[in-house]
Amino acid sequence: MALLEVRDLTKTYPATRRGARATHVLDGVTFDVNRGEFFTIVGPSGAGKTTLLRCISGLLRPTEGSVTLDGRLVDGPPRELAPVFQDYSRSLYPWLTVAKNVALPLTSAGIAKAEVDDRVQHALASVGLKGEDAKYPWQLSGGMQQRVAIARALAYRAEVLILDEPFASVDAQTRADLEDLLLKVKHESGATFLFVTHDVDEAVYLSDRVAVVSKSPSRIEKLVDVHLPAERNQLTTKALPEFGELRAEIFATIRHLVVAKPTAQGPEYVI
Ligand SMILES: Nc1ncnc2c1ncn2[C@@H]1O[C@H](COP(=O)(O)OP(=O)(O)OP(=O)(O)O)[C@@H](O)[C@H]1O
Repeated sequence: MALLEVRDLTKTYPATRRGARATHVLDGVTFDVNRGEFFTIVGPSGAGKTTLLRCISGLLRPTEGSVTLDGRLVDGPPRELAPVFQDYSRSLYPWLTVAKNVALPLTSAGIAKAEVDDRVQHALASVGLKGEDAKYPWQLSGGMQQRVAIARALAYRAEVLILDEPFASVDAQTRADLEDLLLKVKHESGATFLFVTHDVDEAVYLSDRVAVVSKSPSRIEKLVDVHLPAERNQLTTKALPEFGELRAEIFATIRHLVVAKPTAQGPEYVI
């Protein structure tokens, strides 16, 4: 049985004022995520990817359809899921140290102090932040802050990490480092990942499977199996012919879906 089962998920946001129209965002989204899998969703801007993640995380009630986690219906935020968002500055508390930010969900869950300290130190070491525990988030770079958010999910021993464009606000080199960090974390923790990105190379590099969603109201347009060697490397993996083929397949699917903006140099595709 799949760990996460998403069935016929439909979401319509009601009109917020008189005369306005309701927004039909998800239209029967169905897919499974297997235990230990890295599953990525790519699709055009505004397709409803964040809405989909919020429904799966139990933060938003779908209009129709269901999400089950390990056979149990999700009808509120389950303890096994840990969301990591793009905006790290809003997901960390600036008045708490790094260690206290990572510890917060553990202390809230009533875990004993000695175990909390142990898990926090372990999680910080595994994201490369050993010795940074007494700093405050605002004393760290964007990439380091995102590492703290990942450490928090790890310390909590979340079964599924849900990441919504987590690296969209960092520079290219930091992004590559954080991608490799996620692969290491996946290897060491055995956790399951549900990831959203606009970046097709990032999707292929990280994933076991990629789902391409259509424009809103979105459905799953295509599921692509990524049969690349499990051991991945920014240089050698991306140079493999299979990497280029997968990239081209996903781009072709997205291009078919996106609106082409005419420019002097030809159409520019808005993903
Ligand atoms: N709370 C809300 N109320 C009404 N409409 C909403 C709400 N949240 C999102 N929407 C609308 O739903 C649509 C999908 O938004 P969503 O943020 O889920 O898409 P997305 O694929 O994550 O976008 P992007 O890739 O640009 O981040 C958009 O048209 C958005 O305006």
